[in-house]
Amino acid sequence: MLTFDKVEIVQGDFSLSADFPVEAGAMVSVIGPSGAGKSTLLSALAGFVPITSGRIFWQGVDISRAAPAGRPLAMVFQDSNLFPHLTVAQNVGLGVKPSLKLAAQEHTRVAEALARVGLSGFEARKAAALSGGQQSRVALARVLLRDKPVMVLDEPFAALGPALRVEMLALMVEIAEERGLTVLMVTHDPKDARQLNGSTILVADGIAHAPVPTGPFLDAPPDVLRAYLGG
Ligand SMILES: Nc1ncnc2c1ncn2[C@@H]1O[C@H](COP(=O)(O)OP(=O)(O)OP(=O)(O)O)[C@@H](O)[C@H]1O
Repeated sequence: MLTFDKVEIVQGDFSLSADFPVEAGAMVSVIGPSGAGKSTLLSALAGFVPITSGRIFWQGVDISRAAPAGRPLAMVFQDSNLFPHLTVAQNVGLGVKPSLKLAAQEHTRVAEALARVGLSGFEARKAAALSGGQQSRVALARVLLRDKPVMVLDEPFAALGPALRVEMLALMVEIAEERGLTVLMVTHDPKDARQLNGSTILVADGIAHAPVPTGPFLDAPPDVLRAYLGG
């Protein structure tokens, strides 16, 4: 269980509150108007933005003050965040050891993660020479290597075309289910949220609301979201 316990985040004159649990293994979309605080919520969870009050628990342990690297989550960013001049294996290996001095067994783990995302044989390719879809696969392989129970995605695969995005989301969900990961994913697209087929946190008017089942929520979205979704 991931618990936001009376969390308040204040950044200048912006503030956001969150007070709800997320079941372990849940597939959660985070949706809401631009500037509402979706990224801020996930950044606070990841430890990049301090919380002003309240606490965040994972499996009963208070992680509110833990350093980002010590938190139980791995992130996938919009642009995959790869180092273009490093190889695929090096980009993934960074998830194991920032020094990249990997032991034989760690090289094996890198190869296994690449195989899982369909990139066997791409180890020596420079990240700069990958297609957008391949870059997304590397980002997922890196998450696999980090071996954390929570996967946080901030508008993942946004740079990809619709068909490829559906494919990458499907792969992400498959991997999350295999590993029993808890997923929190910011998205602007209700189709992404429906594909995740779990629950949705609405972030609007300074509040991150408790997750509710995504299908019924999007079938009858609240006014604040209807305007944003375009009708
Ligand atoms: N470092 C900061 N200092 C002060 N205010 C900030 C800072 N970073 C973000 N904000 C403000 O916090 C609010 C929430 O921003 P956030 O990026 O979390 O929104 P979002 O819902 O993810 O938006 P979008 O959908 O446009 O990406 C915005 O009003 C933004 O201007």
